[in-house]
Amino acid sequence: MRLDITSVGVSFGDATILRDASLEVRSGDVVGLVGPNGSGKTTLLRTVYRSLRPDSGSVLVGGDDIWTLSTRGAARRTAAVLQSGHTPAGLTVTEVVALGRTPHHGLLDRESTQDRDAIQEALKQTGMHAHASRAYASLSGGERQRVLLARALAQQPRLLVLDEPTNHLDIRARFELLDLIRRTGITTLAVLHDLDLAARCCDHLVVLHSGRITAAGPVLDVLTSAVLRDVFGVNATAERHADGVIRITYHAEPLA
Ligand SMILES: Nc1ncnc2c1ncn2[C@@H]1O[C@H](COP(=O)(O)OP(=O)(O)OP(=O)(O)O)[C@@H](O)[C@H]1O
Repeated sequence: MRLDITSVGVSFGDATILRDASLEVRSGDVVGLVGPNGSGKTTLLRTVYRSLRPDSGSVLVGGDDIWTLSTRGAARRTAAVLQSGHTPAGLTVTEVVALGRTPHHGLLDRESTQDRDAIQEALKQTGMHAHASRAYASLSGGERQRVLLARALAQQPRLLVLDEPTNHLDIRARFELLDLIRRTGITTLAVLHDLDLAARCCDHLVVLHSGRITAAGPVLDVLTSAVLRDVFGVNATAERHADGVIRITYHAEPLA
């Protein structure tokens, strides 16, 4: 399901955080949202999972303005994986993943076979099956991140929005997580700080700089030396190597 953000503007008091931000994520694509600290990435993401209503502009998921959908209808389409730590205490891994089923049934409904199947499938996909009965609070940061992804997958969304999903993950786990997300085939918009990871794993990148989208498109069109210098402040070059992987080389004087 595609995502269309058109001319979104957000201000907090006198401070304009996002100006006229537009981007599209085509159905099935994985798009990385990158930019320096404070550029507005999390704020833009919040407008997509309905945590924040923009002052202007529109956000369409599958062609429908998200604010015309019911809360439950919107939650059936879009799942968000945010930084870990916002999960109710005292739950097991399975119970946390089961929270992802909430948009699919009434508050008092019993868990259906479909719910149980979705939970088991999400636990398997994320490799957390063996930890199903562990206390969520006892997990490592990386394991928690995978459980939060499992909760989002159990929601069976058509759009995934992820805010720095690879925080806490070691290098192999980072690649595995993005690879797993790609394999789900779900349309994804992910805030990523790791430019190398973003360059390897995303179909397109979108660059936010001081609340404006300054570049968007295929990775090598976006990560030019000028963008790396002017937006990220580093002296670097992005190139596709013989093995097909795009890598960023930081030069002897890395700071531009
Ligand atoms: N609720 C709020 N009230 C006031 N200012 C806010 C609020 N939320 C965010 N901001 C400000 O908006 C700007 C953009 O914040 P945002 O979290 O969207 O940036 P970001 O690109 O995700 O940053 P980072 O990479 O550091 O996580 C920051 O200056 C932040 O302080």
